[in-house]
Amino acid sequence: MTSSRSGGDRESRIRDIQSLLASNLQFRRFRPELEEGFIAHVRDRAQRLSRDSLWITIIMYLVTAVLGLWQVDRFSDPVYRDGNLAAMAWLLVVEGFLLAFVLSIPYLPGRERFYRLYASFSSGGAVGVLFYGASLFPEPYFNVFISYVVILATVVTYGVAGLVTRHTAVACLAAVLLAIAAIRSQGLWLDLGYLLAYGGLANAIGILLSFLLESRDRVTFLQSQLLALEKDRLDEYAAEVEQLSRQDALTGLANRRCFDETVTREWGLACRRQESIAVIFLDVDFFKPYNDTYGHPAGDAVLRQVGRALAATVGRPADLAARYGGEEFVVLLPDTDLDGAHAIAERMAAAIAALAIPHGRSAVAERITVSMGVAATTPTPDSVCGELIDAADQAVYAAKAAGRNRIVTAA
Ligand SMILES: Nc1nc2c(ncn2[C@@H]2O[C@H](COP(=O)(O)OP(=O)(O)OP(=O)(O)O)[C@@H](O)[C@H]2O)c(=O)[nH]1
Repeated sequence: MTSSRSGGDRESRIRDIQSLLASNLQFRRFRPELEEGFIAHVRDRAQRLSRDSLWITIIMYLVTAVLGLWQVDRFSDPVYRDGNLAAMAWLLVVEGFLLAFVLSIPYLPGRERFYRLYASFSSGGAVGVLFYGASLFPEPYFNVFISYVVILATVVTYGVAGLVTRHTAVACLAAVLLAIAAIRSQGLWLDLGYLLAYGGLANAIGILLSFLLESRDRVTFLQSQLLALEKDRLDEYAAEVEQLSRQDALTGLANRRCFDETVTREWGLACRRQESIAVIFLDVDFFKPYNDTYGHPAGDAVLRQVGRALAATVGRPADLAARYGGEEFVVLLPDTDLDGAHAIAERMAAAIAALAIPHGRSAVAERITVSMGVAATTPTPDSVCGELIDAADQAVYAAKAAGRNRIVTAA
């Protein structure tokens, strides 16, 4: 029940994804459940990137810091040198702090819940602070230089923030506006047109690139989801085929193949533990005349009823009732001695008698009866399970020869 429901759910998800892929609208938002999965996928990739590039990012930051300070020191007009150095130092410290925050996101507690907030704060913060920094230098040359860095950093931020485009855009544009407000409120170097132009350009390029990447990512994400769902479907089919290959189609009991595998395994276990193992063979009496009289479908129904009765009689998890072929059944009873197996055989005979299936052509009763052969042994390393099965089989022949409708125990 559960499996068919989840199977139905999976099939509808497969259809949904296939139609999304065919519709060529992958860059649109998915429906909520899929969108959640996509956002998690983007986040996981960014966090892997952040983890994998931890040391290289720290080294690059330190190299940039040293080069930046050296450049300001070397190329500053002496009049502005101290102010320029102070601005650069401020910028490096604040950006360094934000970078440390970004790199620590994968290790922060509760990051699942607050990831979007963390990532928006650090992405927007990095862009906004740099933007603000581009007005901080007393010497305009450095402000212009930093504004080029802002364009570069903004574009990179759109690529690595680990957010979908719309979230990065909100964070970065809000940060730029806040930075402009801060610049204006402090009366710093400001050409509003220039700031808006390069801030706008940086974000426009970032949004475009991020949008193109996101469209491709959405397709890749859908394909990976489809693959996972199809693999799940194949696994389920394989499990069903495996189950069917071990089941008798008519009675639903284990089939001969399953019995052969199980008896070999249980024989080995019984040998190791030095426990007795028992087998009951069971053959429906006068079944050919039954078929001839009542027809094959009625004969099939009898086999199904007998199978159900046998399955209901054996109780332990390791017991196995199987259809051996035709109108023959076999029951495997691990950790059972001859007396115990005989008692179970009697219960089976009683259960089949209780079915009270009329059989007008039986020479021994007016209902369906069975002949049973019971054998049990404690295996030794040089014995084989075929001997036990043969013994039970011979006992069935003996039961038939002795008049049917009885249980014979192997000597
Ligand atoms: N309806 C039905 N009959 C089957 C099936 N498999 C085997 N049989 C029939 O079972 C009958 C077995 O006949 P026999 O081996 O002579 O055994 P019997 O008539 O029960 O005679 P005894 O075992 O000596 O009592 C044959 O007629 C088979 O066709 C099955 O799946 N369905």
